[in-house]
Amino acid sequence: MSLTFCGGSFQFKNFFYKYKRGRISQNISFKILVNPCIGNSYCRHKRRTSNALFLTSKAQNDNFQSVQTVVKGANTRSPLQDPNSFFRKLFCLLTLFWSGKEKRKAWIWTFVTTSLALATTLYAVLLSFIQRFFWSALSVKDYRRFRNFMGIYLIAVLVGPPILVLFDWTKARMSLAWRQFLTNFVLEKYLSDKKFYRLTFYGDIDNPDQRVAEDIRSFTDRAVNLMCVIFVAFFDLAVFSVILFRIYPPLYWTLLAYSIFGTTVTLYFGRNLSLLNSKQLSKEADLRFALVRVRENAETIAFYRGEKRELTTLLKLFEATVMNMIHLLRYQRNLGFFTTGYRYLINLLPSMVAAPIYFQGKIELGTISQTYFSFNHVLNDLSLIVNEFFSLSAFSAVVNRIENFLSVIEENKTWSSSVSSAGNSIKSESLKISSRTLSIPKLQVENLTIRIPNTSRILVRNLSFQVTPGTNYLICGESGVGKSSLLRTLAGLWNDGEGEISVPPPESTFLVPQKPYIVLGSILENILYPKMENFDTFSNQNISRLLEEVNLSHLMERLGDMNVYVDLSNILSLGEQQRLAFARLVASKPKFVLLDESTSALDEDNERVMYNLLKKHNITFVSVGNRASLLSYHEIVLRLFEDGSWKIENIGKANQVHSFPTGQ
Ligand SMILES: Nc1ncnc2c1ncn2[C@@H]1O[C@H](COP(=O)(O)OP(=O)(O)OP(=O)(O)O)[C@@H](O)[C@H]1O
Repeated sequence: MSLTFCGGSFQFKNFFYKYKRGRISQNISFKILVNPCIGNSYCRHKRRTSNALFLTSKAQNDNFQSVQTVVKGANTRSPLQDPNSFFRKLFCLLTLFWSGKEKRKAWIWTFVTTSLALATTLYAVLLSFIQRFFWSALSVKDYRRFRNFMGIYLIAVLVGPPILVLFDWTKARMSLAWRQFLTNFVLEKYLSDKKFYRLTFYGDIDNPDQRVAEDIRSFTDRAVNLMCVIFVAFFDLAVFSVILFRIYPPLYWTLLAYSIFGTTVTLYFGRNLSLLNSKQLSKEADLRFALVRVRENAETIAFYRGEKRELTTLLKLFEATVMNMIHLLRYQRNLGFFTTGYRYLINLLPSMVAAPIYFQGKIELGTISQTYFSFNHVLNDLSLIVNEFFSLSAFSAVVNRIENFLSVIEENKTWSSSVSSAGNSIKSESLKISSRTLSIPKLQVENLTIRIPNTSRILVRNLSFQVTPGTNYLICGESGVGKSSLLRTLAGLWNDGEGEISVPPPESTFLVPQKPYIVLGSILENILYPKMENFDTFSNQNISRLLEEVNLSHLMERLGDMNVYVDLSNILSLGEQQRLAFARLVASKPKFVLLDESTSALDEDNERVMYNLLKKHNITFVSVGNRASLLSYHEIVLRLFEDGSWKIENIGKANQVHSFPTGQ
């Protein structure tokens, strides 16, 4: 019996982390699908296709009894042992396209492509008959018949290429349409509910970028090709089997035995190829990622003279890629010895079997030619697995990677589900920090405890405070104590822990990190990010005034046009980037702001300008930082300590206090 667990608890997930697949007793093995997204289309497929289902929101301790079970059916195999496991994953991916919102397009392309595939097979059948009669006319020296068939042969040869070219074009277009659909689908999921952040934060999955950009392309290309190959193979097999069987039945039986032997041997010796292909994809992606990091951090690396260290890392990653490739090539070579020999023997087999009846005069030379033709077709169809094995193993690797990616982005649905709409409170059972959206710019924290994910370390214990409009908080404490984590929690980006947070409406809240995100685009796009639709409402004067307010008016003189595309992350200093982030903040007109060491790269004068700007626009802020100069702009200091305790100190009006309160 195979079991699938559905549930969102992180404890539950951690408990089973080591046992994603395993065995409970001789007849019961299990697979964990920590999946709280009941009702979701992708998961519905997964549940429909599992043999049994455990529905749970929370599993207590190590006790299996606490899990409610809904057993859908009994099967004596676990998904890992079940050879259908791959097909189930494939089925889930295929049905996304054929039953998704673009199903009409999908079916039209499928119809056109398979029709053309059929046309190419019919063309091959036609050609086999023309060849047969052509060669027979030659062998009996019948010139008139020869000339007639020569003409027909010529017409057939002229008609064929357009069909074949159209077939190739349709395959490519169908693959592109499918890729378009799947990429949109995956990207929408990936960029919803902050899943992309979560995947990066927890490192749940390797190289999501490669999965979106490369694996989907490879999947759709291979899927369309295989679909056509399999479709044509079935049709081909039926037609040419009849032809071959009618010519000489023993030839057909020999062929059948030969192909069964070839397929069995290939499957046995090639069983590890899919795993090696999958490993190759991740290793290539790791190397590419490391190269991108070198480019992104070029300045720092050059400053530290870290070339040697980077070279060692890159070569190590490349070495891993090469080693796996050597392994893969060795495997392919050994399998190739068999598959190539297997294919070459095909040239001899029909002659060996059919020659005796030809010499007995029972068949013509043209029939022998058609025997070759039909034999090759039938054998190719029956040897589909042998011929396409390398392609199939690469295909199974990408199916696994995409399916795995989709499972992970689907399973994280609760990431932001704890943040409810105005006035309502939702308490997620897996992630206990519940969040409530208020209609006023006020922030309230009650009994908040924050934990480091997957560990028992508590960063903050039972924290309660409230930030009302005009009361600005400064969070301070030693490095690593949890200041940024607290800010992330307030921003809804960190869910591990418990307690209750009431936050202002999202549209009136803003977060400024220490290293601002610089968009690929113009200054204007950077200032208006992420609300690109605000382009019209901001006049050039508004933007110029904003840049002046953050001491960046020189940028306009330097770049000339605020709409010109520039790589600002390379041009601007970190301090300038931080000031640009303040311009973005003011442009979005929030009422409440979270600042994570957002002025760390600024001199005190610029820092004062930024904080005064916030006050001028009546923005309430909670800052993180340890600089004494920050005290002047805040009314209350929240100090965090290593053991999870905390202290709130009212330091009164601005400029009254110039040193941090100490001790507990
Ligand atoms: N994604 C993560 N996974 C595991 N641990 C994490 C993660 N992010 C942060 N931590 C840990 O949580 C602790 C608090 O980190 P945090 O960034 O909140 O500290 P901080 O007080 O802001 O430090 P600093 O002043 O140096 O920026 C650190 O020990 C850090 O290693």
